[in-house]
Amino acid sequence: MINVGKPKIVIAGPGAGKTHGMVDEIIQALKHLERHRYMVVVTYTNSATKNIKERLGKKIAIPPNLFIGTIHSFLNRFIVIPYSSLNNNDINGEKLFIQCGTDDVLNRMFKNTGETPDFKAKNYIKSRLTTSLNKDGYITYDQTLNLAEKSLENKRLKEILANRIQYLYVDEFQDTGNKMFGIIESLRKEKKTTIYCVGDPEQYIQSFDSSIKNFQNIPILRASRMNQYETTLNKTNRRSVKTIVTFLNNFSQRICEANTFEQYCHSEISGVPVKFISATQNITAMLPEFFKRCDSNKIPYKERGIIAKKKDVVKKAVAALNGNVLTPDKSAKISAVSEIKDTLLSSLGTNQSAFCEEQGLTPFDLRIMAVQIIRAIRTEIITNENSFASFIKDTFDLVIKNDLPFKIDNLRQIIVSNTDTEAIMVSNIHRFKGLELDAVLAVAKNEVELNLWLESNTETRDGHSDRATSDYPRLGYVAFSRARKVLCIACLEPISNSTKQKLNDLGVEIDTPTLKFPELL
Ligand SMILES: Nc1ncnc2c1ncn2[C@@H]1O[C@H](COP(=O)(O)OP(=O)(O)OP(=O)(O)O)[C@@H](O)[C@H]1O
Repeated sequence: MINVGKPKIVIAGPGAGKTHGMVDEIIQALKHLERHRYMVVVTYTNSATKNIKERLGKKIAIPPNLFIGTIHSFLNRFIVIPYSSLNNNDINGEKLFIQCGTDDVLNRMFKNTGETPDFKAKNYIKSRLTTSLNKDGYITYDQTLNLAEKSLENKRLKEILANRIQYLYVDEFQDTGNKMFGIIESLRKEKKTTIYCVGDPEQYIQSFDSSIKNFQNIPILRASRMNQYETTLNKTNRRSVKTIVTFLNNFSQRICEANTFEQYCHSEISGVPVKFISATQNITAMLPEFFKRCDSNKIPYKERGIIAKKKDVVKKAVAALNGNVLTPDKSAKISAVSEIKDTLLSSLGTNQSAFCEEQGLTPFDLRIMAVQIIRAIRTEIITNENSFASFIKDTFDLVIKNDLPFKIDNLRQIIVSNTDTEAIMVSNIHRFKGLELDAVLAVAKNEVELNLWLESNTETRDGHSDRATSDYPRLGYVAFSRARKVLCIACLEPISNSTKQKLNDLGVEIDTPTLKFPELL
């Protein structure tokens, strides 16, 4: 049997070329990919999937046995759909994925009753609800990992999976949780899959859960301490200009084998200083200063972006730009029809084969229905769940079962495209991971959030374990490190002198507001 060697882990800071290097590795390995086996490339977001497909697509024709997708789509396709019902009578043979978590279904159940069950009761109901949804073939988003993990308790299935997957590449490995790491470990132990993972612990932006209570236990750090993995460290930043790399190095003081994670800047360009925009009233007030800096650095609109953690800040940015925005995965249109089709079927409480048989339709008819729904969302005939229901009734004479919630907004994100030349990118930090732009404006919602972003002491960063905000110190780092040439930071709340001092200490330039009547904005 061929010895696949130890799995490789490349640990490197932002812009080091981890994804770039992984794409090169993939291209080399494709020459050896056997026709009956798969190469799997796992990413963490749809935007990262799109990014890798684009990078690869520029260099090669993507073969049919190269799968590139999010962790959920990988697990669904390779484990949950084919195998999860085999040794588990609780799972229906025919499965339908729905775009929500079990909690969403639960909240919907209690929304109208006014009841608020306690934690214990809620967990009990949740487990019964999960069982009954699974029995009907509905797999909620949060069930994928559990079902995949359970399936792989079966030794034979582990062998089948390892035989099927010749290569496994994992991008953003720092965000791999314990369950996915368990699956990678299963494949490693079978010794039939070549495994290659890249990541940056400093960009770990999942909140700690009950299985990961402390930063040192995140799988990327555990794996890098294991002899069974071959770990390499890369310390170059090929993305950003000197001022930005110097700023980022304030947050890269982690010690690793008598070394820090501080980066060398590959670029010869020194760049303009990182700037704090003092306007706090709203995002509209921040834009002139940001755009001025972009204009003087000749940065085109499509290379400008506003990034924030909080949903409401992202919404404010969209409003400030009159909706004239780009989103990281807007061109993930390829899957829009199937996403809408799945939503339609789950809202009707059925699956494709039963629906087609009942209605005397073909799967192609179903696709046409999905396209009609897409048009209605685009033209804003469908704007919420109610107008979705009326549209389905009026157009197809079908009645939706309203017990499974879904978000029209999510569907709209997938299908709406914007081609305006002055549109700029607006995104939350999670969706922008792994991507880059010439100019970034990172907006904190308040001073507390800003201070967590600016925390430079590694121990304090790691020790910040408040459940809701444990990832905040690293979120700032992810946002800041997306910028190639211009980085601006702002906060929607006035900041105190001590925060100003902190910005000063980090080498950030603070502007004096240039607007005469900012309150009129
Ligand atoms: N060997 C290389 N030659 C030329 N350009 C490179 C090379 N490696 C990386 N780059 C460029 O540097 C930039 C950063 O690379 P990449 O996105 O792969 O970094 P990364 O380590 O994955 O970053 P992050 O962790 O922030 O997502 C990209 O624009 C990429 O094209």
